[in-house]
Formats: sequence, structure tokens, C-alpha cells
Amino acid sequence: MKRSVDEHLEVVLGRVTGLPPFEQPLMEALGLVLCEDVVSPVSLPGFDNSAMDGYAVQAGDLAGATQDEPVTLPVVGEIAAGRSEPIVVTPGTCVRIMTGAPMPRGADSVVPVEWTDGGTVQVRIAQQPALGASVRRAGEDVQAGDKVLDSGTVLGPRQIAVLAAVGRTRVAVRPRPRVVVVSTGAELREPGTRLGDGQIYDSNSYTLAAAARQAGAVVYRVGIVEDDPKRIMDTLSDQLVRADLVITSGGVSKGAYDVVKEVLTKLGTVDFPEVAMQPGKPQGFGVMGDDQVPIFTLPGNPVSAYVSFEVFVRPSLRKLMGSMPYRRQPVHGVSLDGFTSPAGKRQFVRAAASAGDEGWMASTVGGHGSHLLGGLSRSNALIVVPEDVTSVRAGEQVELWLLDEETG
Ligand SMILES: Nc1nc2c(c(=O)[nH]1)N[C@H]1C(S)=C(S)[C@@H](COP(=O)(O)OP(=O)(O)OC[C@H]3O[C@@H](n4cnc5c(N)ncnc54)[C@H](O)[C@@H]3O)O[C@H]1N2
Ligand code: MOO
Ligand SMILES: [Mg+2]
Repeated sequence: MKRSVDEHLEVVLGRVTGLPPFEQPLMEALGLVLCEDVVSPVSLPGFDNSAMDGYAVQAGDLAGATQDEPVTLPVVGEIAAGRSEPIVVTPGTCVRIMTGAPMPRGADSVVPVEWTDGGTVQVRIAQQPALGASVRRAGEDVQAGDKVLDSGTVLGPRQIAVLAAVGRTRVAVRPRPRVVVVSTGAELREPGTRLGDGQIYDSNSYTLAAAARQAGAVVYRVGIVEDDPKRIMDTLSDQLVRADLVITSGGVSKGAYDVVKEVLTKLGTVDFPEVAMQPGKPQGFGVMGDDQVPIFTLPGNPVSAYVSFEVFVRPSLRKLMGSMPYRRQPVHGVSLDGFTSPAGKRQFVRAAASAGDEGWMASTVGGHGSHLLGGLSRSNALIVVPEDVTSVRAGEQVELWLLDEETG
């Protein structure tokens, strides 16, 4: 079975639905997607208050005040932030006031302390404020009953700010997806151990775990499982209880020991199409267990596994978390290098991109081989070459995926 990248992505996203919302304390909700419209029970500011440290006055009392001819007023009291004093500013008087303190009755404006001699019994004021100057009005920011955040908003520091300001302690959000990552392959060893002949370190489980965590998931990196049908099935079945999504790598091509494909094909709920892309052609997707947990069986070649994550797994994690849009938003730029691209396949080329005066510029890094991790580590973008393009010339416009933007 052959499938285009777009067809495969449609199949995948068709099987993935948003996780059910639950209530979380504000700090736990950071980075998650809000699942309720938040209506403020209070107004912000909650009361008229001073924007300056200075004196609450009736502006009309200061007509004509200048540096040379200041007006002197008696100071009839003092109000600090957090205090509510029953003082009244009658004509010809003033009250010392601090930033954030409630305006006293009778006062209509605030004179900053810099315009005065700072007196505490009486004060010399050298300038008339405009009527209402330096007064922050109740409700000028938010009115009680206003919607302050829409369902679907990603909660960052600025959104957490307004939630706290209106007195919320908890909000409904979609949880972080729990992602299980498994590497398959008899040649794999855990980094830090001694390698025997023909063995290599398992990098895929680290790559995929890191990418999933950066995308917002809680990750269980199970590590290495041998290419043994029973061991693979047992491991996957055991892990399903704690998974909203499973990612395996390796064992999906045509080798004698490519058993992931063999066992999951028998299961009947995971398909192994040939996806018309490079890298990442052999891979599978389906569901497992009573809860129909989505499972991605990505190719073993390290660059193929990573690129497949960016193309299919990341949009799925976004959908599980309720983030919009699910699909990546490309940018346009210029390729500084020329290269060829296979007909009928969408190619994802590792590139180092930077933004200059004339927009994004991208140089290819490393080779095209899907085992070349050195080049991948120096890249920060993928050049996406459409199926019908067979060569890109240096200086040509290309579509770019910026990889470092996709955090949190
Ligand atoms: N006869 C054919 N052979 C291959 C084809 C094909 O169409 N016909 N496709 C090639 C392509 S394209 C890819 S991609 C790979 C897919 O390989 P598998 O998914 O079967 O993965 P493995 O055979 O297990 O390993 C492939 C390669 O990747 C290394 N690997 C695997 N897991 C890890 C890991 N966790 N960390 C680091 N490196 C890993 C493994 O050692 C192999 O070198 O198949 C091609 N072959
Ligand atoms: O499709 Mo493989 O992923 O080219 O190396
Ligand atoms: Mg293989």
C-alpha cells in the first residue's frame, strides 16, 4: 500500500482525539490548553487607585501652580497600598498617597511627589495636574462578567497572570499526553555501556523522548527491546496502561528481523503503508488495546525516525493537547544550495536557516543519508520539497519548517 504524506497525516489525525479535560492548579496548567471560557468574577482594577506615589488632590485647587509660584496645601492624611482610610479630600486640602492605594473620597487627581517638596504636614506643589491624572479607574481593564480568556488558549505566563489577577486557583485544561517510547533492535545498547562488535548506542529512544517532552508530553522512555515477536508484544501490551500514545522505532522495513511490522500486522489494527517521503518511507500507524491507544512504528534509521516525528507525531500530540493549529506552519525562504529530490516523494532536507534582511536563508547540512546524525545536530530547519519537484537550484524559494520554534 502506498500513501502520500498528506493522506497518511489525515489517517493519523482521524484516529487521534483531544484528551478529556481536567482541573489543574494554575502552575500545573502552564503550557497546557485551556478548556473553558474564563469569565472574570471581579473588575480590574477593583477600585479607583493611584498610579503614582504623590498627593491626591482636587485638580482645581492647583490652577496656576508653577515652579516659581507653587501652591501650598495642608496634608490631611496618608494612604498606603493595601489600606482603606476613611479620609476625605475637601477643597483646598490633599492626602499623601502611594501607588496602588485607594483614592480617597473627594480627590479627583494625583500629583506625583516629584512635582512637590515632599512635605508631610503641608506640601508645596509646582504644577497643576490634568483632571483625573494618575488615577487608575475601577474596571478600566476588565469588568466583572467579562470573558478574559477563550477556551483553546495556550496558557503561558501572560495568561496565567490574568487568571491569578481575577482570583482563579484552578482551571480546566487538557492533560499532557503520556507517551511511551520503545526502541527495537538486537544491535542496540544503552549509552554508557560497553559496545560489542556490531553494536551501536540506542539514540532513537532519546531523540523521540526528547522531542515528545519538548512538545509537552510526559514521556516514559522504556528503552531497548530485542527483535523478538513475543518480547515486543509483551512490552507494548504492558505499557498500554500508562500510554496515551506509543512510539516505537526500528523493525518496519523488509529485513529478516524486522519483526515490529510482522507482529503488528498480525494484530490487524496497525497498517504499514509505504509513505511517499524521504526520509521515512517505511513506517506504520494504528491503534492497540481496548482503549485504542494510537501507536506510531517509526523507521529505525535515526533521521527517518526524527523526521517522521516532526511530520506525524508532533501534530498528533498537538491534537491530543487541544493545541491549534495541529499542522506545522511553514515559512518561506531561499535555499543557498542546489540539490536533487526524488520524483513522487516529499523530501525533508536538513538545513541551517537564519533570518537576514531579505528573509530566511537556508544552507543544507550533512548529507541526505538517513543514518547521518551529525548533520541533523547542526540543523535547525527542514527544507520541504514537494512531490513534483525533482531539483532545487541555489537561490530558489523553498518552504521551511523551523524546528526550534516548536517547544513547550
Ligand atoms: N531491502 C530494503 N531495505 C531497506 C528498505 C527497503 O525499502 N528495502 N528501506 C530502508 C529504509 S528507507 C529505512 S528508513 C530502513 C528502516 O529500517 P527499519 O525500520 O526496519 O529499522 P532497523 O532495520 O531496525 O534499523 C535500521 C537502521 O537504523 C538503526 N537503528 C535502529 N534503531 C536504532 C536506534 N534506536 N538508535 C540508533 N540507530 C538505530 C539500525 O542499526 C539500522 O542501521 O530500512 C532500510 N532498508
Ligand atoms: O526512508 Mo528511509 O527513512 O529513507 O532512510
Ligand atoms: Mg530493518
